Amino acid sequence: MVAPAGPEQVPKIAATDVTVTFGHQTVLRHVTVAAAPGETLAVIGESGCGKTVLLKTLIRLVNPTDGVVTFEGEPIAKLGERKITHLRRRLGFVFQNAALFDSMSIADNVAFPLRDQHRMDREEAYELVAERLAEVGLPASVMLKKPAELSGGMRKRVGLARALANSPEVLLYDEPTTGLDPIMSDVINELILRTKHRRHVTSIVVTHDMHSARKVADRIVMLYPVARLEDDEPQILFDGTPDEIMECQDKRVAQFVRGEAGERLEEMQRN
Ligand SMILES: Nc1ncnc2c1ncn2[C@@H]1O[C@H](COP(=O)(O)OP(=O)(O)OP(=O)(O)O)[C@@H](O)[C@H]1O
Repeated sequence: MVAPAGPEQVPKIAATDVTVTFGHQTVLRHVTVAAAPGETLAVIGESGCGKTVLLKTLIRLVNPTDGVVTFEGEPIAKLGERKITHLRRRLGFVFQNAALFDSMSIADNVAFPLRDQHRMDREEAYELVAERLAEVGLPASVMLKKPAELSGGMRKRVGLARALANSPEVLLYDEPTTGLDPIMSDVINELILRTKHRRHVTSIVVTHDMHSARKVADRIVMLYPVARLEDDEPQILFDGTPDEIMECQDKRVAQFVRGEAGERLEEMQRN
C-alpha cells in the first residue's frame, strides 16, 4: 500500500525567483532557496557572488528587484514597519565581524536586544546574559569586559550569545568561522550544531568555509557570480546534501570544493 503523501511543508523562510540589481550590476539572478523548519542550509560560493546580499534580502534589509521572499509562507514585502520589526525579533543574526558595540561591556552587548525590545531591567537581563554566555562556553567573568579585551573567537561567541538572547526561531550566520584558527572554527561549528539540536532553530549559514558547510549543513546551496555566467545559466550551481556535493561533476563546484584556483590568477593578470 502506498502511504498517502503528507501536505507540502511550508518553508520557514524562502526566496523565490529573486533578482537583486544595484545600478547596472545584477548580484542575484532568479535565485530560489528555501529552508524548511529546523533545517540548516549552508549558502556557499566565492567572494562577491552575492551570499550576504541574499541574507540581507531574506530579512528585507535589501529589497529584491524581482521575486518574492516569504516567512512561513507569507510575503514579507508588504509588511508594514511594525510587522517587519516584530518579525525581525523572531530572527537572530550572527554578523561576520560580531558587530559588537565597542564602548559597551560584554554584558550590555548581549543584553541589548533584551533591554531594547523587551524593556527588561538590567538585573533581569543580566541573568539571561550569563545563561547565554554559558551556552556558548564563556564564563560570567567576561561580562564586565569590553569587546577589545577578548580574542576574535570569544567575540564571535559573544555575537552568537547576543543572537540567542531573544530565543530566535531562525538564525542567520554570516561567515561565522572567517578569521578563526581551525580549532576555534570547529568550536563555532559545534555551537551551530548544538544550537540547532537544543533549540530546533532553522539556520542559514553563509560561508566560504567548505569544512564548516559540510559539518553543519543538512543541505548546501552553491551560488556563482552572475558576471561569470552565460545569460541562460542558473546562478545556483548546486543544491543538495554535503555528501552529494563531494560527488558533483560540475567543474566549477568541484574547483570550489577542492579550493583550486584553476586559471583564475592568469585571468586576473590579463584584466
Ligand atoms: N548596497 C549595495 N550597493 C551596491 N552594491 C552592493 C551592495 N551590497 C552588495 N553589493 C555588491 O554585491 C556584490 C556581492 O556582494 P556580497 O557581499 O553579497 O558578496 P559575498 O558573496 O557575501 O562576498 P564575501 O564572501 O566576500 O563576503 C558585490 O559586488 C558588492 O559590491
